[in-house]
Amino acid sequence: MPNAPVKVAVSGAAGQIAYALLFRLAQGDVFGPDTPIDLRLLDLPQAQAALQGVVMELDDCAFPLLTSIQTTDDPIIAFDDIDAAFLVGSRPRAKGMERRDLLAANAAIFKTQGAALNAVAKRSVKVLVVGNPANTNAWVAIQSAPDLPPGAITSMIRLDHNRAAAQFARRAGVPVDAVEKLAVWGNHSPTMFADWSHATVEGQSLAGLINDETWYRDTLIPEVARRGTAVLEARGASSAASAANAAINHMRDWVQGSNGRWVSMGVASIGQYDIPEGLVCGVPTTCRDGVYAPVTGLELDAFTRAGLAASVQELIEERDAALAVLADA
Ligand SMILES: NC(=O)c1ccc[n+]([C@@H]2O[C@H](COP(=O)([O-])OP(=O)(O)OC[C@H]3O[C@@H](n4cnc5c(N)ncnc54)[C@H](O)[C@@H]3O)[C@@H](O)[C@H]2O)c1
Ligand SMILES: O=C(O)C[C@H](O)C(=O)O
Repeated sequence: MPNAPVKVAVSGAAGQIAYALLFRLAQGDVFGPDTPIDLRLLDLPQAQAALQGVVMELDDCAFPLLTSIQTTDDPIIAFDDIDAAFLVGSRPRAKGMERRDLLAANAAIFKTQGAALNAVAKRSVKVLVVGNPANTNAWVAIQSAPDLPPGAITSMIRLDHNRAAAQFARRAGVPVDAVEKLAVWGNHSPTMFADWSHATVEGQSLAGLINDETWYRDTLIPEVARRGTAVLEARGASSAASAANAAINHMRDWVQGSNGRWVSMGVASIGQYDIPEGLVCGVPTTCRDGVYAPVTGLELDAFTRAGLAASVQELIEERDAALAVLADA
């Protein structure tokens, strides 16, 4: 007998990431081939016409697992009794907009959506925030959802993790799956820190295998950190298919388990590694039985500690700016 359908909300559902995400979701790439899906598609009123086109295309795929599709511009309707949410929709940076303006616009969105999750989502809901600034948006949503269990709301740093894994594997001349215990720390921004210090290939040190510290520090770290900008410049639009793929990887591993592999997730800090408690920060985790657990007790070398501290400082500043906006509201 098939499983009961999962109810899954996607915000920003008429946007370009969602266009790469929804079809894979409906195909079973997150919840598996035996779990039907009820989709809730949330977007702004002015995007509802375009959203109907996406619904037509989903219908036209005749996905056996897709049992229903509901479209709405109301988060309370979208999040009612949901099992999972991909919060992709956010306010993009407009010309002349300061970072603070962007934070303010998004803090308002994620305050509303966090409160709606708090009011109507299942208590076991798993939420992934993709919309930028993803870590701080997730932090705002958590503040507005005090009745959800700690750990219900996470942010995406998996794209940076996948970017780093691909570059490391290519440099080492090994399949990407062979790279294990890779960690991406910090903010999903150019301050994020790709850490190879614990990474292995078939039990051997990845750093030892590549044996080029200068390449790691001067090429790998900045290239991964600036990859989003490079894609934006080349495509004329920000990464979409790779972002959707990372969102699917994040949620699939959270739901189905990571089989002992480390996967980087933006999660509310439990105070380890000098990351202030509650700050939503990229850390290595493992996932099992529907629960993620940050990897604890790692020895961080001075270079990694400094990289992480710089990204944490940026996150503290973003959090404080969002806090000021919420206090003014
Ligand atoms: N965390 C990551 O790794 C990562 C990677 C790539 C992109 N992003 C971010 O993801 C976001 C979406 O990117 P995209 O390329 O799909 O953008 P897009 O502009 O194509 O789509 C965004 C959609 O969100 C909708 N939207 C805006 N405000 C909303 C709200 N309050 N409620 C519901 N829907 C709303 C818009 O109408 C639009 O349809 C951006 O913030 C982008 O910077 C994050
Ligand atoms: O949308 C962006 O600013 C870039 C995006 O977050 C990315 O990492 O590709």
